[in-house]
Amino acid sequence: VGGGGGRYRHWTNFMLSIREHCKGPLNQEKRIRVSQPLTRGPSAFIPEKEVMQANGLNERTNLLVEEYSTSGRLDNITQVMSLHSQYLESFLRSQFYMLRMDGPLPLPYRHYIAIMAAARHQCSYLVNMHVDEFLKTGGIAEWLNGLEYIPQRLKNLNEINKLLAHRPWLITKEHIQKLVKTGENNWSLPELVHAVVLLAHYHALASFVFGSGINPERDPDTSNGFRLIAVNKFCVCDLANDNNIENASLTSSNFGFVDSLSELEALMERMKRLQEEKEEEEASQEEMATRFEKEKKESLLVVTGADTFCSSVPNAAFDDEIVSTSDVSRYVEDPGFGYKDFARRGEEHLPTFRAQDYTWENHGFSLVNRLYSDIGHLLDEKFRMVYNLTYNTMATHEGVDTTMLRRALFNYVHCMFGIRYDDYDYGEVNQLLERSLKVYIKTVTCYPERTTKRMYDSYWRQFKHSEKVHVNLLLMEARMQAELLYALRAITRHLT
Ligand SMILES: CC(C)C[C@H](N)C(=O)O
Repeated sequence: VGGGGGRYRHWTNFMLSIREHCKGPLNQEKRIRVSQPLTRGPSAFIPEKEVMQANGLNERTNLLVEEYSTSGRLDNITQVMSLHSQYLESFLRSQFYMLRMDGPLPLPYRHYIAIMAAARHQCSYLVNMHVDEFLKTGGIAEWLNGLEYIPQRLKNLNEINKLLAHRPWLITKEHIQKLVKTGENNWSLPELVHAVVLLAHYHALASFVFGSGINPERDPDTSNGFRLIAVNKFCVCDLANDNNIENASLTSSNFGFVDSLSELEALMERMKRLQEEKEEEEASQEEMATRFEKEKKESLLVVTGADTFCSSVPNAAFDDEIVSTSDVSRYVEDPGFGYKDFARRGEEHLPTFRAQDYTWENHGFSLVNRLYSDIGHLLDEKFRMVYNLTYNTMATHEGVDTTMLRRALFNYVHCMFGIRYDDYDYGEVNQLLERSLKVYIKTVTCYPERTTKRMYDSYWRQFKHSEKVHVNLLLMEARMQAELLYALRAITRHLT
């Protein structure tokens, strides 16, 4: 069992598990729908033909793959990303640089670090991919047995990997000091920066993989004995599309029960109004600060998959297939550590990071570039690319200035990590991002492994798939930048 083909082999058991789990009737029609799920093609969320149409026209993508792909093939991530080929180029170029070009770390190390990062989100897709690359670049096979088998030096990255992935605001200069000053197992600063860039890149990419429903590769090379089973952790309820599990936060929006068309019109109307208001009067500094704090606090309360989507169950449904195969947990230390569940406990405070005190442009960029030359330029180019990417469309409407909406998406991610831009009015986030979109954003960014097709489908129902992929690009890059900002700030503090 391995690729997508094996996924539904134990069909009867699978259906039984669903039945048991959902405790609801499964009629024939549903059965057919599930047995032909949208799982062929590169994404389980996007019809194959939508991705293929873009690819077919896209010779550029093939050239890019030839030049920058490490595996030498057009993998599913690349296919889905090729819906935005301009961006794809920046992405592949920086990824190629951190994996293949001259740099502080040996090649197999780079892939092992990618594995450790992806494993934090149980992203078997990325883990599998880098297990292959690790071996191909001369990595020691024994390390693939898990974290106990790797050198202490690499093990020392566990802590920063965990914090970066889930609570980057906790990273201090002491963490950095510990890594660079542990005698024989120490990390040089350039090595550490290389590792941090890789970690942040793969955490963020895991968000993209789950957020876009990336499928396992069709013809996985199963020749090495280390391939893990590639089952994305979709909730079986969700796959079955069984509506007996209702989720209030996804079915109602800020606008009440309106059809998706008027949802779109309402959103555009809001954008227009906000634009006009902006020209009229500006909110005071205090008011702006209050709006940020309010949004930050509320983002902590946004309920994600864990509470409404029985996220712990999907594994059980695939138990049959999982027996006798290994899983990604061998690459994870302290698996219980996640994005702070503020909603439940609330005792820990998410501190505010004032972006103007440590910006990517003025601080992060130059530090990273100094310690690991040129990566700063590549990342900078990618951040700019995604931040400015627009087709001036909103679903079927053309010639629309979507700057506000794209800013709101990007800044909301930073807001969830406590990062505040003092010249940005977070009232816009509140106005423009409806509840189901916030649920999606929080899940994809903080708990990507809990993303379901239902969450993906439930927001912006009028929008094109390519636009939802565009959203994922924004979320991914915002997350990566947030992680880098915290890590680089700690490194700067260590240096001064
Ligand atoms: C994410 C989307 C709202 C982006 C929009 N389609 C644009 O071209 O700007």
